[in-house]
Amino acid sequence: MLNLINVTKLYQQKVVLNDMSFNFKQQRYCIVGPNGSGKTTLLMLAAGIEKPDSGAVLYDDVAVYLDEIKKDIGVSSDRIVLPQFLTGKQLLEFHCSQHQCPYPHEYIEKLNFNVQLTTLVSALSLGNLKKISLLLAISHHPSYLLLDEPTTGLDKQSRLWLLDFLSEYSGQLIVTSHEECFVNNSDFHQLNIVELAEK
Ligand SMILES: Nc1ncnc2c1ncn2[C@@H]1O[C@H](COP(=O)(O)OP(=O)(O)OP(=O)(O)O)[C@@H](O)[C@H]1O
Repeated sequence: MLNLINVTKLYQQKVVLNDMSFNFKQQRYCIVGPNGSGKTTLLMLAAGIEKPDSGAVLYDDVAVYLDEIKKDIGVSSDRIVLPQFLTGKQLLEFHCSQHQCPYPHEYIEKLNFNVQLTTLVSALSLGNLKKISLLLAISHHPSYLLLDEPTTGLDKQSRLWLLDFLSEYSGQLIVTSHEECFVNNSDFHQLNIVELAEK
């Protein structure tokens, strides 16, 4: 499970997270807070994509930067820029070879992404960019799934499938969202809310 210990993160002298300690002991969390409060930043630190200025990011007492942890994390965020010169299919094939996992035919079908597979990432619509980002996060069935605003931009059918999928997900799930279904905990049992304050 994720554990943040005295984590501080600054961008150009501005403190975004200040000496934050939080042990994510439960299976499911939703991080909420006003725009700019640091939700995406927290997720980037949890994924080991960005480094804190001080403090530690651990999973079951192991630092997030170690390969054994990194390969067991799935992350989706609009802040992560995907290679523009590849198609979704090429990205997924590369991802699956790196993680030694099967090609995610079923998830592609459920997210209705088949016809977009041969489109370059640079030419994908925002909703379809979200889909390829989610496919990359879930394909290898990571123990830790970190999703930044996962439903934003998805069409109705894909959104419903994703919510269903996430409500059954067996690994640790940490999402950021402004969506009622997460925030009000209506569709998710035992979804714990972590609230970040306005900066
Ligand atoms: N690379 C960066 N350089 C400078 N400032 C940054 C950078 N990334 C984030 N910030 C700043 O850090 C603060 C927190 O941003 P973050 O994206 O984590 O907030 P958020 O809670 O996810 O916001 P939102 O709800 O709008 O998505 C904001 O003030 C943002 O402008």
